[in-house]
Amino acid sequence: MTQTTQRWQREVTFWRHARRAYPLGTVVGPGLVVLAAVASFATMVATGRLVTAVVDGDPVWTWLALVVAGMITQPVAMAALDAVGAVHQVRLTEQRHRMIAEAALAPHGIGHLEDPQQAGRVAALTEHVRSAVGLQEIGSVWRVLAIRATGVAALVVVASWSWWIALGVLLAQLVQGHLFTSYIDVVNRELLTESSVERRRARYLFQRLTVRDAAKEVRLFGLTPWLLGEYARTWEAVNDNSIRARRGAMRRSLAGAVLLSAGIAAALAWLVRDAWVGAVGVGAVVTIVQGIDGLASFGALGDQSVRSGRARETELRLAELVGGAAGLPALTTAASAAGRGAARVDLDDVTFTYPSRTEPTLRGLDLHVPAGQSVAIVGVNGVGKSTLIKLLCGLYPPDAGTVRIDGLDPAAADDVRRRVAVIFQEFVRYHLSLRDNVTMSEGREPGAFEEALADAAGEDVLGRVGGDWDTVLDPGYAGGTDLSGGQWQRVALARALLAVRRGAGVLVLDEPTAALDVRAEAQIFDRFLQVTRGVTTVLVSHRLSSVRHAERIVVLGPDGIVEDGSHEELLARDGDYARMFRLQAARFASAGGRVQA
Ligand SMILES: Nc1ncnc2c1ncn2[C@@H]1O[C@H](COP(=O)(O)OP(=O)(O)OP(=O)(O)O)[C@@H](O)[C@H]1O
Repeated sequence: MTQTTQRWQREVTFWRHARRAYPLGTVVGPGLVVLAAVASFATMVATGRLVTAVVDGDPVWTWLALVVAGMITQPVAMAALDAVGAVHQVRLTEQRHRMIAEAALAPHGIGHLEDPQQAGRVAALTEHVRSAVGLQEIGSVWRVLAIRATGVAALVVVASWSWWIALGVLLAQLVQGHLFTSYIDVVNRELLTESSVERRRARYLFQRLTVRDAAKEVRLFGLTPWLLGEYARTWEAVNDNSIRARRGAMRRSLAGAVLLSAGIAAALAWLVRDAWVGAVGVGAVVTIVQGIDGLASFGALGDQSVRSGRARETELRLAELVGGAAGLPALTTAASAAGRGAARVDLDDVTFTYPSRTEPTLRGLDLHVPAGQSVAIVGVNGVGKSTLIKLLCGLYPPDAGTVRIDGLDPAAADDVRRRVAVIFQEFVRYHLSLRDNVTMSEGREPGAFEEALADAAGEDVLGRVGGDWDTVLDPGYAGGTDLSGGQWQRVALARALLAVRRGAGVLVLDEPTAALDVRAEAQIFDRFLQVTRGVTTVLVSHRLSSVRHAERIVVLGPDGIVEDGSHEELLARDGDYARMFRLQAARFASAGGRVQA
């Protein structure tokens, strides 16, 4: 694609996005641009006429009134344009965030977020949009248009004296403007694409110094010098690249500026010559000087050009990001397809390889769970238990074989995936109110979230927030508080139990209780089985004593399922499960606990 085509495409994309964000702004804006230009033209012409009238001793009031009217109207129109720009900026920022979220959320799974290029693009655009908050980018676009429109008046004035000088200065300004914009484009493109992966690393390192979740380790292990040093090295390397990329474009822009200054000097010298020989009068000289100066409207406009160039490049990259995501398999929203009540789970001959790996993590796996059964999945570290769960809820599609919830594919339809409620080991602790942490939706079914928290044995959580469901679970907010690890787990449990009330047919606990002691975990799992009776439940844990009350236990090995049966059946079989159970029981007993076989 040629540079011109790309610029044109960028322009079209920008205005399409701008109109969608604030249709009224794109109507009022041009009106104000024209008003500012007319006012500026009137001021310039009337000033010249006023000077002539004074010199000739003619009446001056009409020209004076026009000068004053123009001088008032122009800044008022610009101020109104700024106000439109401010609203437009708010709307555009909101739309930008929505587009980034759209690209990150589509498609259905999470595999695309592990693609370094895509993750880099999302991170770079997010940062770019965040850093534009408070900057009047779109306001600058309107201002640039108004300034350029004012330039038309200047062009008419200069051309009426000498068309070839007007053309010469105009061309020099356009060339300089183009060279400056090209320089800005290099900077923006570089910020938004080329070094985004390194920038992401630099930002990550720096954020470890400021975010709360890393604060304890950073202090205790004395990581500050190392993090700062790594950050500085990465940041400098990123900027070395960008400075190299910018240097050529900057040199060309400077050369353009020198050429332009020479052109303006020559035009002024010619004007002086004309005045000297009496070809132009004093009033005309005043008007023409203003005109030559006004032609700068077509050139580089400093910060205004920087900000409007940045706005255009951002919209183009956003369109590419969303367009790229749209090319990925879309999900259907066949709301009526998924049923209600306990769901059946079927994995048939499933093979799966993570996008960043070459070896499959799961190979030819078969697992069938009838509706309403409670099943525990156990196995050594890294054997693929969590991977199986991620496939079960459609976060990744399998390479081969099928995953079905009540006969439907959770990786293809949103409502099918919602049939699976999962609490992962690394469940999210939202820094929002307790109510939002449990309900996570607009719907506020009366009493449902209170019951869900009670079912999750969360009485002490309510005690911690003094019965106030609106307490923010982050001490960084006024009146906020933090919860213990166990209390957070109960909040997450309540969230999952609420999902069951809302129609989830499979409930999965993927080791969210690993931080608890054996007895507390066993209690939670037992309670979980009690309150979810009739729902298909899947428990994942290393601790075999915690899952022994599940109706069925599946032992996963590197090549698939190695044992499958109830706790008693597996003990009687005296295989891997029985050996692991006896080993864990012996350790627990030697630590002072008591275990039932
Ligand atoms: N996003 C990922 N990209 C690449 N490899 C991954 C990813 N997530 C997990 N793995 C790898 O896949 C394998 C299975 O991981 P998984 O988390 O499913 O095991 P697990 O049985 O749940 O382990 P644990 O008991 O330690 O939680 C491991 O080798 C792990 O390193």
